[in-house]
Amino acid sequence: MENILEISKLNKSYTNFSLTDVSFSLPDNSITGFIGVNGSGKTTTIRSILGLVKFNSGIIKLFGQDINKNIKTLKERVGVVLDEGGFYEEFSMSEMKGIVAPAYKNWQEQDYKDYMEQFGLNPKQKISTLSKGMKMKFSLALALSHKAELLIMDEPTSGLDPLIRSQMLKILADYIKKSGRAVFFSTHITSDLEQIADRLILIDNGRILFQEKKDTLLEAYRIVKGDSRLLNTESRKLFLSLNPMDCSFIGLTDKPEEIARIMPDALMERPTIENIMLGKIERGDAS
Ligand SMILES: Nc1ncnc2c1ncn2[C@@H]1O[C@H](COP(=O)(O)OP(=O)(O)OP(=O)(O)O)[C@@H](O)[C@H]1O
Repeated sequence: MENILEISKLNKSYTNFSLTDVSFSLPDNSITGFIGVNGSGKTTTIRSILGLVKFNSGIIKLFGQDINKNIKTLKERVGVVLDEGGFYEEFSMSEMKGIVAPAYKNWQEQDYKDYMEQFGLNPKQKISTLSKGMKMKFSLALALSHKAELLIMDEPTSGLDPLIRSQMLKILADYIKKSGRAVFFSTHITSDLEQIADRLILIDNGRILFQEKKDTLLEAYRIVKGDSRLLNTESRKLFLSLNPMDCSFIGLTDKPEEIARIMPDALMERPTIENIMLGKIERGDAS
């Protein structure tokens, strides 16, 4: 089956930053978290996919078609939630919707009304008076009301309280179950992904460090706690990151079997996505 999104060897240079040979793909029926620390290149990648940034080289295909050939038609099939919103502050939500809706051939007025009601938003309220969470919900209502097959969101949960974040994650899960084909969202709040993502892509300093199924990743790595005396030149090589303390250490490994063999008394625990992200970034090795 065709990938929903396919990026190969995307390069984009700014004066002090470059995306270097960024390649990844999104399969059908997937929720993918795009993770990386501040300034790692998440927004630049997302804006390239949406044709908002002119990239230097590479190929981006949406639904099997090159975005450089047909961006307008392809974008109709994508729901977009960007960090800055791009709304006219003086407008009411209803007025803003009046501008956005005609841009989509597939606009579904009833879906929009249902989402506004579900999110507890009053269409007459002025955008300038909305809280950050309300603005995000309004963006999402617009993004989900034109039969988008792919939903792309840049940091949708940042700055939102845990209640709104969890409501939002539920909406995304429902969207994939009912009508969507894929969700791609950037975040540095990795705990949100523990619940919802099937796949994870890590970008650091403009390079992709991994793209992998979440469960495969969480199975492959272990947090190791043990006695510092177990550390020597050879055993240190088994860790992606290592934090030695006075008498003990904590480290992240992708070689749990070898650790179990040479350090049978060490304690091994399942890592969090954040542990893996930080371990990989510390080592900085692209896979
Ligand atoms: N228009 C631009 N001109 C010059 N540099 C830019 C421009 N846009 C982004 N950059 C730089 O590119 C780098 C990556 O920025 P980007 O916004 O893609 O990162 P990010 O991973 O989305 O970060 P954050 O999580 O903080 O939003 C940063 O160093 C940023 O300063």
